[in-house]
Amino acid sequence: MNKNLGQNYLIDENKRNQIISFANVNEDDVVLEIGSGIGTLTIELAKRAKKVIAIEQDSNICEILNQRLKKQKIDNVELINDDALKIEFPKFNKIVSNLPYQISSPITFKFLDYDFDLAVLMYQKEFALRMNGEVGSKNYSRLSAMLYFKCDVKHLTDVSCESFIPKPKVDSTVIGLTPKEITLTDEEFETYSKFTKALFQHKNKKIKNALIDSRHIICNLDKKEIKSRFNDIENEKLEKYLTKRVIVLSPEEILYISKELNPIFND
Ligand SMILES: C[S@@+](CC[C@H](N)C(=O)[O-])C[C@H]1O[C@@H](n2cnc3c(N)ncnc32)[C@H](O)[C@@H]1O
Repeated sequence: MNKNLGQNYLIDENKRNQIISFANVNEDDVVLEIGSGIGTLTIELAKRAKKVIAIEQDSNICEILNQRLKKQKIDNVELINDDALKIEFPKFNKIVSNLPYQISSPITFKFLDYDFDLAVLMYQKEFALRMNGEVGSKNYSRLSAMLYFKCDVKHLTDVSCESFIPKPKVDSTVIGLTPKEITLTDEEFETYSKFTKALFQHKNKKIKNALIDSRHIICNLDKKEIKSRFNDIENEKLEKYLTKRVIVLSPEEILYISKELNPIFND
């Protein structure tokens, strides 16, 4: 077992079946699975889908899965022995995975660069709560704000740590992600991402102070220059937002701020 790879294997058949039924997998689906392990999900997915693309970093585990697939005469699994963060994914339309939790954040953002219909993903419970954090709550985070414009995030079910072997220290949650209609241009989303990153570095501060303290993320101006540009703002709505705390600002309000301030800080 490689402790750094998050190798906790699902042994609860009911939960496994529930995850697969949430994804409603059928013979037209090409399913991407990250961290297939010894195939608990892979084999059941392959019985229902047109094809499964399974990516597993550990070559010893891949060997075990290959043997199991051969023994069960399953020939619609493309098993890729690699780091899922480093490779280009082949074409797929659904994602079903019990993710390695140490890559939760980068792999979720990587998924968002691809076109897909639905993802059913297991995360550490605390991470899942932050994906769906309500504005103003303690779980409202950069992650929730970033996901807001990209996909609907739905809590599907919780999974106890007892459902895995070896038993992890944390509980898990299965989340459904459905991509949203695109409403922002790539450029608008890039600016929004930059401001979201800067603001959530200081989520309990007022917007103006948070932006001054994280100015290196959005521009190269010094503190004095930033303050003087803030003083020149003649937009009542924007001025009102600037005195609010980051944590109470909705994604739409952050978007508004990013669109208004970007030209002021980057000319
Ligand atoms: C939580 S286990 C899930 C295994 C299996 N799907 C299950 O439900 O029992 C995560 C798996 O991801 C693999 N893994 C860890 N990091 C990875 C990465 N960067 N790319 C691909 N696989 C990875 C681990 O070796 C492990 O087998």
